[in-house]
Amino acid sequence: MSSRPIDVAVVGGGMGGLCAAIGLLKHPNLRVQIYEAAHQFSEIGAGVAVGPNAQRALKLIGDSTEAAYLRLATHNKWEKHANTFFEYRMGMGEKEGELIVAPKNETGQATVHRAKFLEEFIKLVPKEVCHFGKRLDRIEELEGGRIRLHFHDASTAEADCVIGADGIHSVVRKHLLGDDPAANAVFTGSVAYRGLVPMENAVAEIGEEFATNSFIWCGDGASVTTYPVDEGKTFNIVAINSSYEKWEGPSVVKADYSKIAHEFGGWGEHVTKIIKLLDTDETAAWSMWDMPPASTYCARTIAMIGDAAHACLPFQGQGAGQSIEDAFVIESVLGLVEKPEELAYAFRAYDRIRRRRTQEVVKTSREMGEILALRLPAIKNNLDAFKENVQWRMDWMWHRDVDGERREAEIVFNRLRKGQSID
Ligand SMILES: Cc1cc2nc3c(=O)[nH]c(=O)nc-3n(C[C@H](O)[C@H](O)[C@H](O)COP(=O)(O)OP(=O)(O)OC[C@H]3O[C@@H](n4cnc5c(N)ncnc54)[C@H](O)[C@@H]3O)c2cc1C
Repeated sequence: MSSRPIDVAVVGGGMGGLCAAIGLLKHPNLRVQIYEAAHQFSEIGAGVAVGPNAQRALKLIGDSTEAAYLRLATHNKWEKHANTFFEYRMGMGEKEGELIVAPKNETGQATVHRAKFLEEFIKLVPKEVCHFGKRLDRIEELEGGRIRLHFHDASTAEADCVIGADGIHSVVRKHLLGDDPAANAVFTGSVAYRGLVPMENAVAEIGEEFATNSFIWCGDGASVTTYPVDEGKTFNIVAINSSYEKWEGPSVVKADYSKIAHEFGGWGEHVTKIIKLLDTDETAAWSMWDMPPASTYCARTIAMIGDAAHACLPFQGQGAGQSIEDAFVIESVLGLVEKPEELAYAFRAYDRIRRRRTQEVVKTSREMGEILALRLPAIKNNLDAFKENVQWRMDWMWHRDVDGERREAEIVFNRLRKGQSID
């Protein structure tokens, strides 16, 4: 055992970074610091769906992270929708309103208000380990193995290892991948219009069943997702147009309602009513990017997790969930490290176990966008094929044994530590 704790720097305090830090704090062999670019930890007010796989990972990280989720989880209101994730329905054309599929799982839909969720995590991290206004500019690998982080405010910090949880424009990823084109996220052709509406307005417009339970409306080249958040006080809308060829300028901008109304002009009555609810000053347009597959998530004593490693489209509700799964596996395996020389083994074990699954999620999330937009060549308007496909792909996502992944990572780590092959 090392005579001093091992210093772990977590760069980025979003859901992935904070969950990793909370997990790392459990291990007496580790000393954690979080470096966040913003002046405080923050998230937007929108909702985020937390699948059963992410719920299990939150429980495994600790009772406190599970309790945070349980305090905030909002479910479908009506008994008949209790175990349903979303009802997928046709949003336009002759089959408008037709139910395509309603995949179910043990908890049904579970959403949380992002900003409130993050607030709960912040309470679990001591203030003295959080450093704000620390935008990482570059990483220097020092002789002897320590890492020096250089921040935009000209300050520096040192650590034995770094976990990059710095999101879609990750500096840590660029350090790890260098000139590889996979170092940068790519525009996916989808733009999401996101809005939050007081629940009473939504009920008045579309009725209680559609406002207080989760639905996805599918149509030519686009989809519209709605669900309740914030204990049912708010109606969350994500209308995604998947027909953009390019995107220029800032990745998130204030939305122009006339443009949204034009883009969703040919949809049926129900979706038209939802789109009308986006006619507020608060609606934002988010260009949607994802990460090409990286050849590795780590090198030596530097690793990346969450969106930095594998940002994906939101069509399967899995980006944050995958960040939380990563956080659990990486904190668990780092908990086994006894001396700085073993850090690289822990990161290789994390990479070995997590890379394949998360890259598959990126790929299938793109496919799911195509399915919802009725464009996946093998499915298009064949609603039976749509149903069958969505059913199994969500089961694959939800039923992953993340504690099994932790055990596998520990096996890989122990083999590397003993000098044994993992190939
Ligand atoms: C429209 C939409 C809907 C979505 N819906 C869902 C859903 O329902 N379910 C789901 O699971 N996922 C969903 N996602 C995906 C989810 O939001 C992300 O996958 C998740 O937030 C990623 O968390 P993260 O911690 O990895 O990254 P982020 O949340 O991006 O956090 C990165 C943090 O790093 C900080 N940072 C960035 N650069 C630096 C730097 N250089 N130095 C220091 N700090 C830095 C940032 O300020 C930020 O705090 C959705 C995404 C979108 C766009």
